[in-house]
Amino acid sequence: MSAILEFKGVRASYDGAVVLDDVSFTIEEGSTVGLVGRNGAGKTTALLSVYGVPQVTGEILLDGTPAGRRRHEPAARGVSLVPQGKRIFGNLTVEENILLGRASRRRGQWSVEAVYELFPNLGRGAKRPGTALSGGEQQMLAIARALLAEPKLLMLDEPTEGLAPVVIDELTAALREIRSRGTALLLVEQHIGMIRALADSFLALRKGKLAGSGPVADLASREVQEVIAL
Ligand SMILES: Nc1ncnc2c1ncn2[C@@H]1O[C@H](COP(=O)(O)OP(=O)(O)OP(=O)(O)O)[C@@H](O)[C@H]1O
Repeated sequence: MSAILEFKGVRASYDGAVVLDDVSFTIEEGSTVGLVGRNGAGKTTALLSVYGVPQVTGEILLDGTPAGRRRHEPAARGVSLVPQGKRIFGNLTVEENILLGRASRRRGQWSVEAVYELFPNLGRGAKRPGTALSGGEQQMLAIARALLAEPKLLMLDEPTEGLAPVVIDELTAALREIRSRGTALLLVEQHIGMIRALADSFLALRKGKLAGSGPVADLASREVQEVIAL
């Protein structure tokens, strides 16, 4: 296996305030990793560090070479992000929102038809405005858009936020399908059930430091529970 994403001694700060400190981890091709931690632990910042949004020192490698500082570069190199809050464009249709993902297109398996197969509701609502969809459908739209860039690694920030349990189940099944097609997932989630259902391993952040990692079965240990308890 080879590493798609590697953090080596990463420190991230906003205007001098350090939010991540000496964080190192590796995401291997085809793996699913849950990133957990309390509110404010630095999970979103870890994802945004790949894009150089906070000030970053240390090394971030994509496929073994430095990530660089251009915002479009991760997508062009096989890493896509489904951001918290989804960022759907209400003045564009569902299909136009999806097609935005093609901007950084690499060769691969995800066509508009393929994402409609995965998310049939999006196909049925293709001509509706993006914001006419339910919260769950908007999350699916954000994932569909990210898939069009053909990621080797899909990073998702709190995809279950605000969704009903039945919709979370649907989303979990879709992510399982995406994973089974060889895409690695880095999943930031407060909903530990989803991480247990999908991830091979976890990383736990506490106050900006990596406080634990291991196979997903260890999420139940008391030590880890203390790190991630809300
Ligand atoms: N743009 C920013 N400018 C300054 N500080 C920020 C910025 N974004 C986040 N922070 C701070 O960085 C810290 C980590 O935030 P981050 O959003 O990465 O945490 P998180 O683990 O994702 O939490 P949550 O679950 O609440 O989203 C917090 O103290 C937050 O206030």
